[in-house]
Amino acid sequence: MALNGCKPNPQPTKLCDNNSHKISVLPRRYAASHPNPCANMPLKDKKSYKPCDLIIYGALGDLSRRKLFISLYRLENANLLEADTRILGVDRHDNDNAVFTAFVLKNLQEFLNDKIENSVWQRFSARLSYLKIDLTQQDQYLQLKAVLTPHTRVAVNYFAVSPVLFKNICHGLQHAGVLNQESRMVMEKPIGHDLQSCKEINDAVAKVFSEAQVFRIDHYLGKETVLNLLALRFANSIFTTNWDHNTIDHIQVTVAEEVGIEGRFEYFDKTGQLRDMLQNHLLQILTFIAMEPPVNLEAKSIRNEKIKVLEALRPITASNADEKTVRGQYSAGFLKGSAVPGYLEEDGADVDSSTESFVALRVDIDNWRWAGVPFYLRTGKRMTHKRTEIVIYFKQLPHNIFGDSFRELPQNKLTIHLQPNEGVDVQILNKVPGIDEHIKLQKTKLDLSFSETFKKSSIFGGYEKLVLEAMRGNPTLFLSREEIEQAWIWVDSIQDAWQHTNETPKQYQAGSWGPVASVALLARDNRAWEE
Ligand SMILES: NC(=O)C1=CN([C@@H]2O[C@H](COP(=O)(O)OP(=O)(O)OC[C@H]3O[C@@H](n4cnc5c(N)ncnc54)[C@H](OP(=O)(O)O)[C@@H]3O)[C@@H](O)[C@H]2O)C=CC1
Ligand SMILES: O=C1O[C@H](COP(=O)(O)O)[C@@H](O)[C@H](O)[C@H]1O
Repeated sequence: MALNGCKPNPQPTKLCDNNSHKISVLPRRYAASHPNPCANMPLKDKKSYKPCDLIIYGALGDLSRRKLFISLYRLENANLLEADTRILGVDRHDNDNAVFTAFVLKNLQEFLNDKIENSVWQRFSARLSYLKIDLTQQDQYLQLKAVLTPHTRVAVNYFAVSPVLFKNICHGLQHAGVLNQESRMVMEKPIGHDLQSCKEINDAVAKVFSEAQVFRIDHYLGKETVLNLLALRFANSIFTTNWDHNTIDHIQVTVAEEVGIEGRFEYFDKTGQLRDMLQNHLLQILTFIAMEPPVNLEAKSIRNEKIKVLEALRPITASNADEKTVRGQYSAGFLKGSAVPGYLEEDGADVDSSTESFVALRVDIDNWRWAGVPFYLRTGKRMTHKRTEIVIYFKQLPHNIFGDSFRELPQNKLTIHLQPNEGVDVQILNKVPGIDEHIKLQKTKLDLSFSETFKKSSIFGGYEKLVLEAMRGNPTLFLSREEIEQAWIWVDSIQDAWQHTNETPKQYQAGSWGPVASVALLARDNRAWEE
């Protein structure tokens, strides 16, 4: 079977950096409209370039529909897909290429916020094709033999299905003989539901793919502002020298979602917000804030520093879970003026469910840099509005010489807005201009909005960056096995503590900032959430 509309292995264009394993800073565009960046490369490097086949298993599923195809189209629109890249959708439903292509278009129309450009769509749709495989049936993978040619094209196998199928896919691909050392696999989070199941999945995958071939994705690591943490922290002496317990009082990370369960009750109810969001996205953000400077931007250096942070997380156990954690579940409420159902009224809901849709934690990191600096993390569904941000609160000054103007000098705050309205701002106190007898102070903001500063009409989401890096073979922004397992060790302890103390979730109204208990979590330490 030939892939729809794709010429077999046309003129190689580039991919100079297949193995450099560094975060790519410059966008590289394909040669159709730009000079070939490899034009002056030694012949041996040109020879090492191979075009890529991206194979998406679960191509009709939610992740593919809402995230993957949108991201791939946006890469196409930005001329960031190689001219010879092909995209093969695999799922278990009857479709031909035309029906699948129409399905992708319909999803773009529904989920892409921008206009679909005809010329871009023509280029993009020419890359698409579809194959029906029941992923539990080994022999059906043999169909891939007619499509994939591992010796001339690199296969990037994206597992956009439930982890229960990962083992099947690995065996199926092996059985079909379509893998070689250059093949890659991209694995979605959460990997398992605890340390044990995560190890089982990793072990099964390791029988077929070496660790270097495995790309464990966490789409938050592709988000512009998360990556900007590296720049902010390690390219600016003003922050580098003020980033520890001497100057920082505490740190808040909020990942508030407006969405509810979105038809994913069966998955979500078995998972909960702690495993769905905190075990991966929030802990990854935390490691980027807390890690020591890596030696360089190589995958190994960054991963090593992140693991050290995860190892230093103080365990939360049954003895302290009560004062350090809050679980919540939303009840019916209002969002943007419309009534929305409670968690237990969602489609397919189990009315007795005690799964949490909100979690807030006080996290302590037992190392030299962060001694005595709490990190407060919270994430929830159906909250007031979508807001993901990091707020770094600097310490109060030891003495106030402006008593008349400000009884208590407010803390300086550095806010990193991850989404929406990506940017960074710093709250500082300024003198109000004037010749009054007394100096008047006012809170002001040094405000850097990415869209205004960099004149970008739209900023890529996490998936664009990461799918591209997976196709380029750069593992820097993907997670190592050790990192994920370490994160599970810490999260399992919280889950065990909740089970042990029979901790039931506190109710919060949809459209609010979470249960009142989460306010108390900070109030206990004389602090308050950034609202
Ligand atoms: N959805 C999201 O926003 C996110 C999802 N993820 C992860 O991505 C992965 C996929 O999630 P999601 O897209 O939500 O899941 P879905 O269930 O929506 O999609 C999975 C797709 O795989 C198909 N499928 C299931 N069994 C087989 C089979 N035996 N053979 C062939 N195809 C099969 C399903 O078909 P059918 O419909 O017939 O079952 C469906 O089209 C999961 O690991 C999830 O944790 C990670 C981050 C976000
Ligand atoms: O991984 C997941 O992330 C989404 C939130 O992603 P965002 O980029 O929109 O912030 C979340 O809704 C979903 O439950 C979870 O599986």
